[in-house]
Amino acid sequence: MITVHNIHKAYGAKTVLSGVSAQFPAQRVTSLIGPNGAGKTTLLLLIARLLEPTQGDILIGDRRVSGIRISEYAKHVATLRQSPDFNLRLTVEELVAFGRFPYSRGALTPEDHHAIDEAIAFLSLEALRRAYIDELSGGQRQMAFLAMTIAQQTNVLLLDEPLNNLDMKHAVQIMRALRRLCDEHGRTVILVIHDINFAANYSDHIVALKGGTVRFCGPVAEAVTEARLQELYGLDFQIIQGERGRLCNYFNPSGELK
Ligand SMILES: Nc1ncnc2c1ncn2[C@@H]1O[C@H](COP(=O)(O)OP(=O)(O)OP(=O)(O)O)[C@@H](O)[C@H]1O
Repeated sequence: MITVHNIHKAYGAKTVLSGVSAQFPAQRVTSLIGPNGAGKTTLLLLIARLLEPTQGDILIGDRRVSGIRISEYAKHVATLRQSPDFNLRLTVEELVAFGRFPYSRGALTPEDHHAIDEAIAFLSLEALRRAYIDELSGGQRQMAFLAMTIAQQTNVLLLDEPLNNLDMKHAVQIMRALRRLCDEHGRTVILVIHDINFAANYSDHIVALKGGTVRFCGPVAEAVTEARLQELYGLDFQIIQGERGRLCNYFNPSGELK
């Protein structure tokens, strides 16, 4: 379980998170949702320790993360930032090897090679192993970066908008991979996501932010309601529960924006 308690974050004079408290259950997929500028990425980067809170505590289990050495933290928590941009000319295999840095510090052991092979196999990327990442499609590149994150073999994975720019099939592939990491490997996954239907159908838990505060949180079945989504996004929602999941429909071509 990751707990954020009374978090405040300001960039200079601008407060972007105020009094944020939420729990992210262990071995579950949690989606951080909310409109643009809500503070989702900021909260994710605070949990990743890529930013420092102005005030408040973040705990992993019952340990305050601020008391854990960064080099040790990298063995517990892996972070995939939004649209990672690498200028180095690397193959997929070389990129994935970067995920082993917290362990290998650059000198790969047989155990590191095993973890790299496993991460590549997990996402069925064997055919692209020796391909250069700057020659891949956006979706393939995103999968390669996810493999790097998986190779870090941490209990917690943090991902900022991993579905950005992906077609539906690649988006489904990524979400299925995150589910398997959780269901088969007991990992805790927290992702920032805009697509409410992916959030509602592939995650267990929701934390919804707006204007730097938590508007609601809880298991998907309780959190995702028409009234809550309407308040969060300022759009009229119709939720249809079907055999294959729940569809949150916000399309209303003849209606007006609220
Ligand atoms: N480095 C920064 N300096 C100043 N303000 C920032 C910085 N990073 C983010 N902000 C501001 O903090 C607020 C929250 O940004 P954040 O990126 O956390 O929101 P978000 O919910 O992830 O948004 P989006 O869905 O648009 O990605 C925004 O108003 C943004 O302009």
